[in-house]
Amino acid sequence: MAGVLLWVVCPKGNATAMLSLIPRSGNKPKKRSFNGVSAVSSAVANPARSSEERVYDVVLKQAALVKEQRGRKALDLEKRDEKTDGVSAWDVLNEAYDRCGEVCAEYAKTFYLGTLLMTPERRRAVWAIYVWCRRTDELVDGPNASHITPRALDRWEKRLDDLFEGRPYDMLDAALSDTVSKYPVDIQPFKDMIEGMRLDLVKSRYINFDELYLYCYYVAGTVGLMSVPVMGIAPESKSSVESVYNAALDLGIANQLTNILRDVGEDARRGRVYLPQDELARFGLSDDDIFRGQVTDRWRNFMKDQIKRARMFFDEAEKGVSELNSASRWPVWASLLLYRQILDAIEENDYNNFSKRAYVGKVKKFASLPVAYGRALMGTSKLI
Ligand SMILES: CC(C)=CCC/C(C)=C/CC/C(C)=C/CC/C(C)=C/[C@@H]1[C@@H](COP(=O)(O)OP(=O)(O)O)[C@]1(C)CC/C=C(\C)CC/C=C(\C)CCC=C(C)C
Ligand SMILES: [Mn+2]
Repeated sequence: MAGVLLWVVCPKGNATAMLSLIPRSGNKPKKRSFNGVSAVSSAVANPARSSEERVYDVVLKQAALVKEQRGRKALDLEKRDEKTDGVSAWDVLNEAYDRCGEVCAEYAKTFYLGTLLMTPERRRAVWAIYVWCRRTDELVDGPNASHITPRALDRWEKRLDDLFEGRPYDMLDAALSDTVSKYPVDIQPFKDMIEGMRLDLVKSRYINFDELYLYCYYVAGTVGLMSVPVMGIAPESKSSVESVYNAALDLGIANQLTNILRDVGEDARRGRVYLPQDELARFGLSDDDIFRGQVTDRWRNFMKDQIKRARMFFDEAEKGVSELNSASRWPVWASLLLYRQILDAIEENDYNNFSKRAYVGKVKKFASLPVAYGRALMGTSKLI
């Protein structure tokens, strides 16, 4: 019966159909300059479109969806509150969202606290997205990761298609199914995250930043694109929707680059090097140096460069946070400030990310929360 109820509570998705109506755009992302050359290095070497340009197409599509949705009314759940065996669809859905909240509170306490400032509707929608992302990551990083095959990811993607069409497979999917029916959330970033997990199964080296950028978009930039339609853009914002999405994308990229820099040693022990091979070579380094795990001056200089680039993405992201709905800003500021401090911690560890985990202590963490709150109170800037 639960299965039937889950089906009933989630109406047909509409975002996918809308996507095909949006023309492809040739718009180019802003050119980032990093040490005098484009931050996406192979864009220079390779006359074909860079990863950044390809990802920007997704940004434009997501922004177009938001524009379509503006002015449309949210679905009226009350109208679907018909009882079956004394249990209403409303009850089941509430329980599903509560479960998402519990998972979120368990795995990401600070972020969970931040979401409590959001409106109840938005908060539970963000939880549903969080839970889907966490489950997707667990497929390749969780206890059963060694059994995960590309076919298992194909099945996970089929489940995603189904939930977007209002046919959730389980309770947690039902919450997301409801969320995507209410907010202009497109399926593409979700599919792209699965693509990132597929990549992780077969790829353990990145020849240049262009390749790494695409990976970071898949596993983390996508989170920004999924979240903005739910968090909402401030009605008083004068910025273009595209620029806000771009900032959200940048926050995901910045977070993932930081993750990568923090986890160099841990990843190396799994045979993985998520650092651009051409940049390592430019600093006279190779995989062997990483497996050896010695902090040398070459390594320090290389790391300084990598940290500089990650900070550049955080700086770009910052410009967009104030354009979000005021109630959504605090958790975003909090996560931005906390994550960025991991880069400071790597520096404090004298760039030893082989055997020392960069960690932001509780005191610093808590000190960031009022700072985040203060920034969240500030009004919108003008991001074009
Ligand atoms: C305009 C503007 C700036 C808007 C804000 C947009 C926004 C909310 C961006 C969120 C960016 C964000 C938190 C990205 C997540 C990056 C991340 C850490 C990805 C991890 C991937 C895989 O990493 P890896 O396996 O190498 O590392 P682990 O050892 O496993 O950590 C992920 C684990 C992918 C899965 C992601 C999540 C579980 C997080 C999902 C989070 C949300 C849906 C909520 C985002 C909202 C806020 C407020 C942070
Ligand atoms: Mn992971």
